[in-house]
Parts: sequence; C-alpha cells; structure tokens
Amino acid sequence: MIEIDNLSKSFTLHNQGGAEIPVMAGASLRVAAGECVALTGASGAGKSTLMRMIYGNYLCQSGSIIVGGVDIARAEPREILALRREVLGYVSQFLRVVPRVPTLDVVAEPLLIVGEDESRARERAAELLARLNIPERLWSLSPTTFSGGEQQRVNIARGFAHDYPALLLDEPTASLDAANREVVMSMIEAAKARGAAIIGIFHDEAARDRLCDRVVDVTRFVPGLA
Ligand SMILES: Nc1ncnc2c1ncn2[C@@H]1O[C@H](COP(=O)(O)OP(=O)(O)OP(=O)(O)O)[C@@H](O)[C@H]1O
Repeated sequence: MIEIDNLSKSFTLHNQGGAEIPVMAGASLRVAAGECVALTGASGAGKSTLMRMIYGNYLCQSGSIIVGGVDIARAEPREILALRREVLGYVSQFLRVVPRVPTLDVVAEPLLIVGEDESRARERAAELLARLNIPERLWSLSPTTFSGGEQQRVNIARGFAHDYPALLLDEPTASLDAANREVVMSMIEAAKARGAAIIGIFHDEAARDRLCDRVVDVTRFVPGLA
C-alpha cells in the first residue's frame, strides 16, 4: 500500500548562503495493508521529515513514494490533494482548524468531502466524539479554545472519520489520559483490522509495542551513517 524507494532529501538554507543540508539518503520502506510500522530514531534523525515527504509537504530530491498507485514524489499538487481526500489520512500532533467552525463539523468534514450524505457524516462524527469522551455540550463550539488533550482527541476523531486506506500518525497517544489513550489504541487496532496501512511516530513505547508490527529506525537513512 505504501512503497518508498531510495528516497533522498536535502534542505537548502536560503538565508544561510544557500547551504545544502543532506538529511536522508536511500530511504526505502514498504507497508502492507493491515500493517503498522513505527518510525524510531533519536531526535533529529528525520522521522518528521519522512512523514512530511510521504504526505507531500516536503519535496524530495530523488526516489519514489507510492501510495495507492500515485507517486507522491512526482505528483501534481491536485493529485496530492485528491490522494489526501480519499486515500491518505494524517493525524498530526496539533489540531489546525478554521476558527468558528463547530467541532461536529470539523470532524464530519472529511466525510462530506468524499461525498458522504450529510446526516450520516454528522452521525459518524457524533459517534467518534462520544467515543473519545468529548462532552456533547462542546460539539457546537469551535475546538480552538479546547484543552490540549481535547484538541488532540478532536484531531483524532477527524483523522479517523473517513476510512483512509493509508494513515500517518504523529504521536497519536501523546497528551491523553489512560482511558482516552486506550480508546485511541483500540481505534488504531480497528483501522489495522479493516486493512489500513499505517506509519506512525510513537514515543509511547507501550503503545508502539502493542500496535506496531515492525519498527524502522530512520537513523539508517541519515547520509553518511548507513
Ligand atoms: N525545514 C527544515 N529546514 C532545514 N532543516 C530541517 C528542516 N526540517 C528538518 N530539518 C533538519 O532535518 C533533520 C531531521 O529533522 P526531523 O524533524 O525530521 O527529526 P525527528 O526525527 O522528527 O526529530 P524529533 O524526534 O525531535 O521530532 C534535522 O537535522 C533538522 O534540523
């Protein structure tokens, strides 16, 4: 489902004389449907950079990233946007939303975008918010004033609203209490069971051990260290 081959990436620091900083070389990784792979490696090794390349936020210098048959390394912006709507979900660490949009709509939006009927989309959003213990009195409010943990749960509800065939998860259990952490872990297990291919960054080692089939240390993709 996710096939990464021989990927390399360097950053050009335009404000520092155009210095070229190679951060990744020869990165290859395959994730099958129903599999969850954890990216590990010390801080600065390149976990977030790799996730951002897979999501199409960062360009890569060479190599390919094939998700759902599309090579993200070569795709046009509109192809990447279509892939993000239908195939590739991303739960980042922080919720970014348009101010004043009610929480229920924030969660229902990914379903409406793929053409789900409005009442069913709202029903599914309500079900996810209830499951993640967001009190119903908050559903009509914008999540911008919510606590860190509440925002993270809204973010997870939104990221799991549509059944994406591929999912990127950046620290999905960080800043959650034990009960909500358990809910999120069971949602990830259910996503695997329905066949989602998942790549995640999990500093929560117990969650990583329970959820992940494999661990890939990205240090081996750092140029000069291979
Ligand atoms: N936009 C950028 N411009 C220049 N260098 C960058 C940029 N983003 C990341 N880097 C560099 O790329 C390397 C990898 O960073 P990255 O954030 O991917 O590491 P990480 O493994 O996710 O770290 P952490 O666990 O601390 O989040 C670092 O040396 C970092 O300085």
